[in-house]
Amino acid sequence: MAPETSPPASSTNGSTPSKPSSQRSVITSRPSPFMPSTLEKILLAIYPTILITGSLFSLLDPSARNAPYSASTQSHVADTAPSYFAKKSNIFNKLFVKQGWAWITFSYLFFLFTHPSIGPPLSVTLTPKRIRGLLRYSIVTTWWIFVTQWFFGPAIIDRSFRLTGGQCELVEQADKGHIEMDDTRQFVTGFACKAVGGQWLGGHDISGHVFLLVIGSMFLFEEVLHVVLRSQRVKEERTVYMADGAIKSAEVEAALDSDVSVQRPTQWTIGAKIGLGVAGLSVYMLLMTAAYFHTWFEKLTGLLVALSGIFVTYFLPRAVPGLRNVIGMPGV
Ligand SMILES: CCCCCCCCCCCCCCCC(=O)SCCNC(=O)CCNC(=O)[C@H](O)C(C)(C)COP(=O)(O)O
Ligand SMILES: Nc1ncnc2c1ncn2[C@@H]1O[C@H](COP(=O)(O)O)[C@@H](OP(=O)(O)O)[C@H]1O
Repeated sequence: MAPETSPPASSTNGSTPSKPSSQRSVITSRPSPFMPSTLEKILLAIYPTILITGSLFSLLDPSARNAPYSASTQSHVADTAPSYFAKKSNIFNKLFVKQGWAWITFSYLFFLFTHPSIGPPLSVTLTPKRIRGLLRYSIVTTWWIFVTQWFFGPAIIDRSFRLTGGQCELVEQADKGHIEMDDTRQFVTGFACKAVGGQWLGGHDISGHVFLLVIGSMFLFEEVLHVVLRSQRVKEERTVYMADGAIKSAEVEAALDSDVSVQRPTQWTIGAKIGLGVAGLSVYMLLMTAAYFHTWFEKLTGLLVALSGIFVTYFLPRAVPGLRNVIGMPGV
């Protein structure tokens, strides 16, 4: 890798260097803190690959290509759907994705409160690592709420749909009083529209499924894989900006934090396996969404909105020591 020197602190994290740059003790040849580790590069490459593979499959597979597709519902007609997974009523959609955040939440909390390198297993003791894990969970959860459930009114997905010209197909009937709908929510949420049997037509419909499945699985991969690999002493590649602007390995901060002793033989706990299982099923369902639902652009925006939440939670803290002090990094 080409040698790289630390940039001035003021140009990177806004803080004032504690020493003049000529006296800085560490001039490193480390990658930028914004650079994903090898593990993260693989994970980040998986998502666009899945979306492209699924979209290509829908174009090339004869049964998918020939099955009637409804552009308004962005799905195949149920009776002639080319596969079980092309039906909205499939059991994995109903019980897993539609309750997706509950699965992410329970699997993460179980992992957080059973993994021995984070705190005493099966005890509710709030160690610093657990508190930081809960804070990261809260940030990602807040983003999920804002994007899919509520954003000071309608969720971001609904707002963006309306802003790009979309509306409920039943808007005229409601105006004439033929349909009853809550005034404050009238036609501003996809949920309100679908609740009275309408379709949400016209604008750009960011894929909620792609968003949820990407942010949920990436959250679990970041939390579980980093903790497990680090506690098995796999070499750490993540780098961070220190307060004086120097770039160091995340190892330095892990070395300072010795609140819980590492118990190496038990790192692949049942909690870690469940977390990775939920993440793996999410990735599989993402492939199904990519193959049978939505336009490629709606899938792309779902991906980008999800990754923006991941960036703030897992990459920004590496460059901003103040934020890192509060929410930490998985495994550190
Ligand atoms: C200022 C805000 C402060 C917020 C504070 C931080 C939050 C801390 C934690 C709050 C508790 C949240 C607990 C969450 C527990 C649950 O998960 S219960 C809800 C379960 N429901 C779901 O999982 C629904 C998932 N579904 C969806 O998001 C959408 O249905 C969809 C899949 C994205 C798409 O929907 P469509 O209708 O198909 O378009
Ligand atoms: N993998 C999948 N399996 C089944 N249905 C899916 C799916 N991915 C998306 N859908 C359905 O496609 C529609 C658009 O999804 P989204 O906008 O969340 O990406 C939703 O329909 P409904 O809202 O009628 O349930 C959703 O249930």
